[in-house]
Amino acid sequence: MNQDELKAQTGKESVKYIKSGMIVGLGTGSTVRYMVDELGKQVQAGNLTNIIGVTTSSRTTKQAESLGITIKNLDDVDHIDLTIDGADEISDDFQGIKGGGGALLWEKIVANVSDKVMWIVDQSKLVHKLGKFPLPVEVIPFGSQHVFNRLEKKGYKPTWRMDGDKKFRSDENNYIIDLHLEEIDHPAALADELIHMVGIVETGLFLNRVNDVIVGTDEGPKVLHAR
Ligand SMILES: O=C(CO)[C@H](O)[C@H](O)COP(=O)(O)O
Repeated sequence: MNQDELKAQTGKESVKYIKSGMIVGLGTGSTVRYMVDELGKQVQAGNLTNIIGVTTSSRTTKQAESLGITIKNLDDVDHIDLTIDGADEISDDFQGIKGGGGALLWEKIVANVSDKVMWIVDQSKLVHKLGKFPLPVEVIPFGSQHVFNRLEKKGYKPTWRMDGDKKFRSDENNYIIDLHLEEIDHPAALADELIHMVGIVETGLFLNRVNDVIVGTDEGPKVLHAR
């Protein structure tokens, strides 16, 4: 199976964990697109009722609403039962890098208020150590060149996330800087260092946040329990 078929497999499989009446966090990305498509089908067929979705990006909101899934703002729900999201890398100890799609800030806020978090990935996302995938950090535009320079001085090999010939803007209108680290030896220490740099709003290090992972493999979907 190619990567896209594996993404479709895991996206579809994850909808089996959604039950009628649930408030569901809907992630962002190409794997999540398959999950939202399947959820829309189940809602339209009447197999899943009273589903409320809380989205992690304007892109996912648009897709979900077009499929007839009821969407509420995060602040209009008191909890989220289950969030299903993609990931860019997952290490042996279930730490993750997210934000390849630029939605890391809303994704982390939604994950934080979720009773359960499930990541859906194809097998290529499982790694021994984090860092091959560039680590995104979201920065406020004001003074962001100084944040960039500081990251460069630290040897973190930053690049601006681009959208054509302009800097990419997140749903909060912020910029994203990608750090090309290759290997992250101490994710928690790095996350702590970055989040304390003024101007950085959030990082793509998602540490101790996932409960279950569904991995798309050639032998079918595999479920891994993180905690
Ligand atoms: O974090 C994300 C978006 O900000 C995505 O979940 C992550 O980039 C995985 O995307 P895809 O399923 O397209 O590989």
